[in-house]
Amino acid sequence: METLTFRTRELAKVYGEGRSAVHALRGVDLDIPKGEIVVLLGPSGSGKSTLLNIIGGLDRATGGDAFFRDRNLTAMTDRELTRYRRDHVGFVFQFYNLMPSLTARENVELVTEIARDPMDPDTALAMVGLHDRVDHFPAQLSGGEQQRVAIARAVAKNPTVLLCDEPTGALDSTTGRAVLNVLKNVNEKLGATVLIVTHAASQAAMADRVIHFADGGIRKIEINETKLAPEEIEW
Ligand SMILES: Nc1ncnc2c1ncn2[C@@H]1O[C@H](COP(=O)(O)OP(=O)(O)OP(=O)(O)O)[C@@H](O)[C@H]1O
Repeated sequence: METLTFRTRELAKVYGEGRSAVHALRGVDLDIPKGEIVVLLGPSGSGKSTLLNIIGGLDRATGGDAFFRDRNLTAMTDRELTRYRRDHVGFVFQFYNLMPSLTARENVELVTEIARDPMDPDTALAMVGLHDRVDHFPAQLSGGEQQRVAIARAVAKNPTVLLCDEPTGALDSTTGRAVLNVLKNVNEKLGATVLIVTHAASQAAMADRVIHFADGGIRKIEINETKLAPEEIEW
């Protein structure tokens, strides 16, 4: 039975070489079970984004292995990695990366037009509470609303995994909680495995699993027996 979404073994990433080499990941062994919400905490520069980018197929490791289910990402061709990303991965970044000249619906359609098993863009926008803003342009939306469009875009392809890098980094507490609530809904309703990279330690309370990262490696893993709802999180 398939129970792990990601598994890494001795995963390593070195940027550059020689005296300027940066060891961003120093042999990471990590198991991420299917359907969990996982929060990745750690100081700036500890390698969190690097890990997310490798398991999301945006970047390549320089050592070790990273598996998505039983497929080794480190052995894939560029074409296979692109296919993997397109079929399985939704990304949410701190800055929303929306196309300013397109409406909310059109921004979501950019993804649904090329996805294998997409949902209707309006359904995705309704999921994030923006059913009445589908024809608005990014400049007509608040930061939190723009982030929700970005989440709608990421979930509209029905992703297996949702990888979020500082998704609330640019948001105030009320808006940030609303965005976390959307991520929780996506996890519950679509069954997507959700990884959230954050500096905000309090967000660990909503996770099934908390991974503490430091200096390119895992320092500690905590399993939460009880989770807080996003609305209950301190900011
Ligand atoms: N393209 C790159 N070239 C060289 N070094 C890089 C590159 N990308 C990241 N690094 C370095 O790798 C290390 C890990 O970076 P990474 O962005 O993964 O950390 P992080 O934990 O996500 O940090 P932050 O919380 O600040 O985003 C850092 O020392 C960073 O400077």
